Amino acid sequence: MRPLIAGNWKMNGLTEPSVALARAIRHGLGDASVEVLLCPPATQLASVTGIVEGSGIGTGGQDCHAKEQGAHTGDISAVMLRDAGASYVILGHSERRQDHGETSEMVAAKVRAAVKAGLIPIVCVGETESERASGAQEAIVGQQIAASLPEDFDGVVAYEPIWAIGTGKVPTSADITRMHDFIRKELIRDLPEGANLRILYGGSVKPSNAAEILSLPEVGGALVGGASLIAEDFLAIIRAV
Ligand SMILES: O=C(CO)COP(=O)(O)O
Repeated sequence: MRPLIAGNWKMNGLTEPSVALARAIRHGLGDASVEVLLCPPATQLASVTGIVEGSGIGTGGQDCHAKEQGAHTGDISAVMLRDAGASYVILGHSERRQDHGETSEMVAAKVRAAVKAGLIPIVCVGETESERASGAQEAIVGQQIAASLPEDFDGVVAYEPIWAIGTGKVPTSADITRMHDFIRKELIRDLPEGANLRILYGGSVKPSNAAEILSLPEVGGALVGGASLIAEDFLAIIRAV
Protein backbone atom coordinates (compact mmCIF):
# COMPACT_ATOMS: atom_id res chain seq x y z
CA MET A 1 0.00 0.00 0.00
CA ARG A 2 1.42 3.39 -0.99
CA PRO A 3 2.21 5.87 1.77
CA LEU A 4 -0.38 8.63 2.16
CA ILE A 5 0.69 12.24 2.55
CA ALA A 6 -2.32 14.31 3.57
CA GLY A 7 -2.44 18.07 3.99
CA ASN A 8 -4.86 19.32 6.63
CA TRP A 9 -5.37 22.96 5.77
CA LYS A 10 -7.51 23.46 8.90
CA MET A 11 -9.34 26.84 8.92
CA ASN A 12 -7.06 28.37 6.29
CA GLY A 13 -7.92 29.12 2.70
CA LEU A 14 -9.80 31.89 0.97
CA THR A 15 -10.49 31.34 -2.71
CA GLU A 16 -7.41 32.87 -4.30
CA PRO A 17 -4.70 31.32 -2.09
CA SER A 18 -6.49 27.95 -2.11
CA VAL A 19 -6.59 27.86 -5.90
CA ALA A 20 -2.93 28.93 -6.07
CA LEU A 21 -1.84 26.31 -3.51
CA ALA A 22 -3.74 23.46 -5.16
CA ARG A 23 -2.38 24.42 -8.60
CA ALA A 24 1.20 24.68 -7.32
CA ILE A 25 0.98 21.25 -5.68
CA ARG A 26 -0.56 19.72 -8.78
CA HIS A 27 2.07 21.18 -11.08
CA GLY A 28 5.00 20.47 -8.77
CA LEU A 29 4.10 16.88 -8.02
CA GLY A 30 5.43 14.96 -11.01
CA ASP A 31 5.27 11.17 -10.77
CA ALA A 32 4.62 10.67 -7.10
CA SER A 33 4.97 7.17 -5.74
CA VAL A 34 2.86 8.25 -2.81
CA GLU A 35 -0.83 8.96 -2.48
CA VAL A 36 -1.41 12.70 -2.00
CA LEU A 37 -4.47 14.17 -0.35
CA LEU A 38 -5.57 17.78 0.20
CA CYS A 39 -8.10 18.56 2.93
CA PRO A 40 -9.11 22.20 2.43
CA PRO A 41 -11.88 23.95 4.33
CA ALA A 42 -15.32 22.79 3.17
CA THR A 43 -15.91 26.07 1.32
CA GLN A 44 -12.97 25.28 -0.99
CA LEU A 45 -13.52 21.55 -1.36
CA ALA A 46 -15.34 21.56 -4.71
CA SER A 47 -12.97 24.04 -6.33
CA VAL A 48 -9.81 22.29 -5.06
CA THR A 49 -11.26 18.96 -6.23
CA GLY A 50 -11.77 20.49 -9.67
CA ILE A 51 -8.19 21.76 -9.80
CA VAL A 52 -6.61 18.41 -8.92
CA GLU A 53 -9.00 16.27 -10.98
CA GLY A 54 -7.16 13.77 -13.18
CA SER A 55 -3.83 14.30 -11.37
CA GLY A 56 -4.19 11.41 -8.92
CA ILE A 57 -4.34 13.87 -6.01
CA GLY A 58 -7.38 13.28 -3.82
CA THR A 59 -9.37 15.60 -1.59
CA GLY A 60 -10.95 15.18 1.79
CA GLY A 61 -13.08 16.95 4.36
CA GLN A 62 -11.96 17.89 7.87
CA ASP A 63 -15.06 16.72 9.74
CA CYS A 64 -18.62 15.58 9.07
CA HIS A 65 -21.92 15.21 10.89
CA ALA A 66 -23.08 11.75 11.90
CA LYS A 67 -26.43 12.20 10.11
CA GLU A 68 -26.95 12.31 6.36
CA GLN A 69 -29.17 15.40 6.33
CA GLY A 70 -31.65 17.32 8.41
CA ALA A 71 -32.06 20.19 10.83
CA HIS A 72 -28.43 20.64 11.87
CA THR A 73 -27.62 24.28 11.18
CA GLY A 74 -24.05 24.86 10.14
CA ASP A 75 -23.13 21.20 9.83
CA ILE A 76 -21.96 19.27 6.79
CA SER A 77 -22.73 15.60 6.18
CA ALA A 78 -20.43 12.91 4.81
CA VAL A 79 -22.74 12.60 1.80
CA MET A 80 -22.26 16.32 1.10
CA LEU A 81 -18.47 15.95 1.27
CA ARG A 82 -18.67 13.05 -1.16
CA ASP A 83 -20.92 15.09 -3.41
CA ALA A 84 -18.35 17.94 -3.38
CA GLY A 85 -15.67 15.51 -4.57
CA ALA A 86 -14.05 14.25 -1.35
CA SER A 87 -12.80 10.69 -1.07
CA TYR A 88 -11.56 10.96 2.54
CA VAL A 89 -12.60 12.74 5.73
CA ILE A 90 -10.50 13.57 8.79
CA LEU A 91 -12.41 12.67 11.96
CA GLY A 92 -11.74 13.13 15.66
CA HIS A 93 -8.92 15.64 15.22
CA SER A 94 -7.76 16.84 18.65
CA GLU A 95 -8.80 20.37 17.73
CA ARG A 96 -12.37 19.07 17.40
CA ARG A 97 -12.16 16.79 20.42
CA GLN A 98 -10.88 19.71 22.52
CA ASP A 99 -12.65 22.74 21.03
CA HIS A 100 -15.99 21.08 20.29
CA GLY A 101 -16.19 18.50 23.04
CA GLU A 102 -16.19 15.63 20.57
CA THR A 103 -16.10 12.30 22.36
CA SER A 104 -14.81 9.05 20.88
CA GLU A 105 -18.43 7.85 20.75
CA MET A 106 -19.34 10.85 18.59
CA VAL A 107 -16.32 10.13 16.41
CA ALA A 108 -17.46 6.50 16.03
CA ALA A 109 -20.87 7.67 14.76
CA LYS A 110 -19.14 9.95 12.24
CA VAL A 111 -16.90 7.09 11.11
CA ARG A 112 -19.98 4.99 10.38
CA ALA A 113 -21.57 7.88 8.45
CA ALA A 114 -18.38 8.44 6.46
CA VAL A 115 -18.04 4.78 5.48
CA LYS A 116 -21.72 4.64 4.52
CA ALA A 117 -21.20 7.67 2.26
CA GLY A 118 -18.23 5.98 0.56
CA LEU A 119 -15.53 8.07 2.24
CA ILE A 120 -12.36 6.68 3.80
CA PRO A 121 -12.09 8.01 7.36
CA ILE A 122 -8.79 9.27 8.77
CA VAL A 123 -9.32 8.96 12.50
CA CYS A 124 -6.99 10.99 14.73
CA VAL A 125 -5.78 9.80 18.11
CA GLY A 126 -3.11 11.11 20.45
CA GLU A 127 -2.19 12.05 23.98
CA THR A 128 -1.60 15.38 25.71
CA GLU A 129 1.77 16.43 27.04
CA SER A 130 0.82 15.61 30.64
CA GLU A 131 -0.54 12.21 29.63
CA ARG A 132 2.80 11.41 28.01
CA ALA A 133 4.71 12.78 30.98
CA SER A 134 2.82 10.39 33.23
CA GLY A 135 3.38 7.46 30.86
CA ALA A 136 -0.34 7.13 30.08
CA GLN A 137 -0.03 7.60 26.30
CA GLU A 138 -0.77 4.00 25.34
CA ALA A 139 -3.71 3.76 27.73
CA ILE A 140 -5.17 6.98 26.30
CA VAL A 141 -4.65 6.06 22.66
CA GLY A 142 -5.91 2.53 23.33
CA GLN A 143 -9.14 3.96 24.79
CA GLN A 144 -9.55 6.34 21.85
CA ILE A 145 -9.11 3.48 19.38
CA ALA A 146 -11.47 1.15 21.21
CA ALA A 147 -14.21 3.77 21.41
CA SER A 148 -13.74 5.63 18.09
CA LEU A 149 -13.31 2.75 15.65
CA PRO A 150 -15.83 0.08 14.69
CA GLU A 151 -14.78 -3.59 14.87
CA ASP A 152 -14.35 -3.88 11.12
CA PHE A 153 -12.56 -0.55 10.69
CA ASP A 154 -10.84 -0.34 7.33
CA GLY A 155 -9.59 3.22 7.13
CA VAL A 156 -6.66 5.34 8.19
CA VAL A 157 -5.53 6.12 11.73
CA ALA A 158 -3.43 9.22 12.34
CA TYR A 159 -1.32 9.29 15.47
CA GLU A 160 -1.07 12.96 16.39
CA PRO A 161 0.40 13.62 19.82
CA ILE A 162 -1.39 16.82 20.85
CA TRP A 163 1.80 18.34 22.24
CA ALA A 164 3.47 17.98 18.83
CA ILE A 165 0.76 19.82 16.85
CA GLY A 166 1.93 23.24 15.71
CA THR A 167 4.68 23.33 18.35
CA GLY A 168 7.76 22.20 16.43
CA LYS A 169 8.16 19.39 18.97
CA VAL A 170 8.28 15.86 17.58
CA PRO A 171 8.49 12.53 19.43
CA THR A 172 11.68 10.55 18.96
CA SER A 173 11.69 7.97 16.18
CA ALA A 174 11.70 5.29 18.88
CA ASP A 175 8.58 6.77 20.47
CA ILE A 176 6.78 7.04 17.11
CA THR A 177 7.70 3.44 16.30
CA ARG A 178 6.52 2.21 19.69
CA MET A 179 3.17 3.97 19.39
CA HIS A 180 2.56 2.90 15.80
CA ASP A 181 3.36 -0.70 16.78
CA PHE A 182 0.93 -0.41 19.65
CA ILE A 183 -1.82 1.01 17.38
CA ARG A 184 -1.25 -1.72 14.79
CA LYS A 185 -1.55 -4.41 17.43
CA GLU A 186 -4.78 -2.84 18.71
CA LEU A 187 -6.12 -2.90 15.15
CA ILE A 188 -4.90 -6.30 14.00
CA ARG A 189 -7.64 -7.74 11.88
CA ASP A 190 -8.10 -10.04 8.92
CA LEU A 191 -8.48 -7.33 6.35
CA PRO A 192 -9.07 -8.17 2.71
CA GLU A 193 -6.54 -7.49 -0.03
CA GLY A 194 -6.69 -3.81 -0.92
CA ALA A 195 -7.68 -2.75 2.59
CA ASN A 196 -7.12 0.90 3.41
CA LEU A 197 -5.55 0.42 6.84
CA ARG A 198 -2.59 2.75 7.27
CA ILE A 199 -1.19 4.52 10.31
CA LEU A 200 -0.02 8.07 9.68
CA TYR A 201 2.07 10.28 11.90
CA GLY A 202 1.03 13.92 12.40
CA GLY A 203 2.47 16.76 14.45
CA SER A 204 5.09 19.30 13.26
CA VAL A 205 6.04 17.31 10.16
CA LYS A 206 8.36 19.55 8.14
CA PRO A 207 10.73 19.10 5.18
CA SER A 208 13.59 18.92 7.71
CA ASN A 209 12.22 15.93 9.65
CA ALA A 210 10.03 14.22 7.03
CA ALA A 211 12.68 11.81 5.69
CA GLU A 212 13.48 10.46 9.15
CA ILE A 213 9.84 10.07 10.20
CA LEU A 214 8.64 8.64 6.88
CA SER A 215 11.48 6.12 6.72
CA LEU A 216 10.18 4.36 9.82
CA PRO A 217 8.67 1.09 8.58
CA GLU A 218 5.63 1.41 10.84
CA VAL A 219 4.75 4.87 9.50
CA GLY A 220 2.33 4.70 6.57
CA GLY A 221 2.44 8.40 5.78
CA ALA A 222 1.90 11.80 7.33
CA LEU A 223 -0.93 14.14 8.23
CA VAL A 224 0.59 17.58 7.74
CA GLY A 225 -0.81 20.84 9.11
CA GLY A 226 1.18 24.06 8.84
CA ALA A 227 3.68 22.81 6.25
CA SER A 228 0.85 21.75 3.92
CA LEU A 229 -0.03 25.43 3.38
CA ILE A 230 3.28 26.12 1.63
CA ALA A 231 3.49 24.31 -1.71
CA GLU A 232 7.31 23.89 -1.67
CA ASP A 233 7.26 22.51 1.87
CA PHE A 234 4.44 20.08 1.17
CA LEU A 235 6.12 18.92 -2.05
CA ALA A 236 9.42 18.51 -0.18
CA ILE A 237 7.66 16.29 2.38
CA ILE A 238 6.16 14.21 -0.44
CA ARG A 239 9.61 13.85 -2.06
CA ALA A 240 11.09 12.81 1.28
CA VAL A 241 9.10 9.56 1.24
O1 LIG B 1 -2.76 18.75 13.33
C1 LIG B 1 -2.00 18.46 12.43
C2 LIG B 1 -2.48 17.81 11.20
O2 LIG B 1 -3.78 17.35 11.34
C3 LIG B 1 -0.56 18.76 12.52
O3 LIG B 1 -0.39 20.13 12.44
P1 LIG B 1 1.10 20.73 12.29
O4 LIG B 1 1.74 19.98 11.15
O5 LIG B 1 0.88 22.17 12.00
O6 LIG B 1 1.80 20.45 13.58
